[in-house]
Amino acid sequence: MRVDLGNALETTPGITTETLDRLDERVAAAHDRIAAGMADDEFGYAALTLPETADPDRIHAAVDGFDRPEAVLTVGIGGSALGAATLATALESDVDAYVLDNVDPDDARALLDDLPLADTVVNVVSKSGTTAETLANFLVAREAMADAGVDWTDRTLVTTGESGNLRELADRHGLPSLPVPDGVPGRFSALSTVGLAVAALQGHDVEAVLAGGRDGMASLSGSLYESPAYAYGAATYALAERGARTNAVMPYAESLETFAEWFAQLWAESLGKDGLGQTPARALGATDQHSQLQLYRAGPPDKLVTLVRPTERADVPIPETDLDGLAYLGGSSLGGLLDAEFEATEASLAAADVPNVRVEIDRVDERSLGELLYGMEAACVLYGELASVSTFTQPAVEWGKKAARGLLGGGDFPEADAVTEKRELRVD
Ligand SMILES: O=P(O)(O)OC[C@H]1O[C@H](O)[C@H](O)[C@@H](O)[C@@H]1O
Repeated sequence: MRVDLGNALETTPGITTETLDRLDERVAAAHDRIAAGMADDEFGYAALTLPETADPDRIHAAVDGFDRPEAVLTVGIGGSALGAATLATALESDVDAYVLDNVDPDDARALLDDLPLADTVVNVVSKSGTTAETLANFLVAREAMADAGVDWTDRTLVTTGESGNLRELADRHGLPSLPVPDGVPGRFSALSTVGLAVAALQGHDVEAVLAGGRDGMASLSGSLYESPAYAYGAATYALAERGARTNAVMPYAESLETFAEWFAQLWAESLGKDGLGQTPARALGATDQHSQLQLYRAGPPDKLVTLVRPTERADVPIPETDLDGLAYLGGSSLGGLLDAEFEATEASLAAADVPNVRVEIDRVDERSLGELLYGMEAACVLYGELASVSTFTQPAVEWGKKAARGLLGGGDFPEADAVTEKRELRVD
């Protein structure tokens, strides 16, 4: 992963090389803190050791009992779905991957009706084993399998913590299961059993993903000038401090569209605390050049745009044409056009003084993805240290979870009372 901060210098809001030089001393101290947390396997920091601690053999052993399926359906939400989904969207496989995260009845029904259930592995993932959406969706999926005459115990893989509903279910039915590693918050679990089981089921090279993570790990150092991940974390923090409240993440590759979704959870849930944080916006190049870019370039100067691209990709030539106005396209390629759009957008933002950061990976493959995911997690942890927020907790999310559970009669949660206290100003 390579990071270029040049277009974040002298912009509005903006940073200078002096800003970064001053910040580098704090990066050194933050790195010491992070390294100590990693060495002690402290909650959260333990996620940054996953490239070394994750056990690919265990993942293979859990999935190898399933003959190569036609499809894999992940039933999970947030950190228990987005890592796997990011890899599945990015990497091609003849095993189709689907995610059932939301509890939208139409969507769940349509998905389950379409799936070849007899040839699908249902991969149910919940660290806590209590998330209502996941458990409800799993019960619905299990019934759909039974209705289709499929023995669900033959087709279900469970990934969960040491105890709880799903652990009990796996033990009771002797289901293949994987542990969620200790000390790893869901949104930091992409490089663990949570994110990698689907990749293994799809036939991807799980070891290469972890090797990419190790490349990212090896590049962490006490200076932002030596570590692309820390360069990104430090610059985004400094820009946020100066007013870049939104970080629009814009990959120039369809295959990285879900990466932006994964990034949004990582950034929002980890850094949105104590009145601080940076709102992640999801965009896609070149498509959103024709929509959102207007706002990013000419709207309120409270944004940063992160442009992400692979430097190598398979290409499609653009055929020659005898239309004079289109002659410039002929002989070029879709990839060439996409790269030109990337650089044009970067320049257009810079010309309007809008800070933007370029993040490049070599290509969309297992190793580069492992490095990208690791790099963004390390960037996020560094940002959290610099901002002094509690990066690995999510009390605001938990609040809503409790309120919903109370409403459904799943326990006595005072948070549910707030629902009856809702203010109204109706216009019918
Ligand atoms: O894995 P689970 O325990 O089911 O949790 C799934 C998700 O639930 C919550 O909303 C948390 O805030 C997320 O960080 C987590 O990824």
